[in-house]
Amino acid sequence: MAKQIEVSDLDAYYGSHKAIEGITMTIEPRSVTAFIGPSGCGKSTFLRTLNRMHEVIPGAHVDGKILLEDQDLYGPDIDPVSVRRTVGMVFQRPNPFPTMSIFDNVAAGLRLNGRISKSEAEGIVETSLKDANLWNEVKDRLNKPGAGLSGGQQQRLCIARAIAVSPAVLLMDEPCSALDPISTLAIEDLIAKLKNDYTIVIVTHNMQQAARVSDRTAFFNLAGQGQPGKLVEMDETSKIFTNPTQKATEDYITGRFG
Ligand SMILES: Nc1ncnc2c1ncn2[C@@H]1O[C@H](COP(=O)(O)OP(=O)(O)OP(=O)(O)O)[C@@H](O)[C@H]1O
Repeated sequence: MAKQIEVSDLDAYYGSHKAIEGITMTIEPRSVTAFIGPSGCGKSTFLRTLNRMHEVIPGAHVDGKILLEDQDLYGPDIDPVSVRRTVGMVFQRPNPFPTMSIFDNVAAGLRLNGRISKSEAEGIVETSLKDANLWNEVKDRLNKPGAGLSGGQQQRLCIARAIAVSPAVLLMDEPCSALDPISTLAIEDLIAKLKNDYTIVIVTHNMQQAARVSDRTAFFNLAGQGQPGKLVEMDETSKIFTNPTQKATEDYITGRFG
């Protein structure tokens, strides 16, 4: 079930380097939120703080608060592994387990969650592949390796794997940057469908893509090299792209920098 994310005054560090500073925002459920901004402004770093992947890097840590509905993601009793299950992630390059079958790729997360029966697994794999708009292309070769699929199909397989464990949120870090235009449109169509059930956050360098797929857009910027990235403004996507409040946003979306 989709959940709201409430971020308050969040800083993220790599060792002593502060990569992002003072981020406060609300991410709405059942909608797509896009993060845009120039290279190095901290979009991916911020995305990874939302499912506690940031701290996996040695020396990395976070200050501030993130609530998923009423659950404090950085609270003392919270298991980061269970956070990553509730807040799923899809990466830039499709990363199916290459030697595993298509079926096992989708079932992989389910099995980590505990023992389930074969028929239960079959049901969830089929539903997840259908939801990821991939079922018709793979239903006759579920036992073939995931690596045998095209790049776009592999990315949809990774999305099926992510949704198989019923997350509340799906984080996508430039999910189309390694894909051709047709596969990109297939993923964008899929995002539009999935937003009915999930909270979706997407980092993208492609502003047309942000305009096409997202309901709300957050623009991040940094004052200079070595400075932390900050949220400049966040609003309805149509407003950000037609009538932003901040000059830096306007300069960025009109291609004056970045
Ligand atoms: N693993 C890491 N270790 C140390 N510093 C890092 C690491 N990853 C990112 N950074 C630094 O954090 C800052 C933000 O990087 P991040 O990748 O989050 O930006 P971004 O906006 O996603 O960039 P891009 O659009 O180029 O992907 C940069 O200064 C970067 O060098």
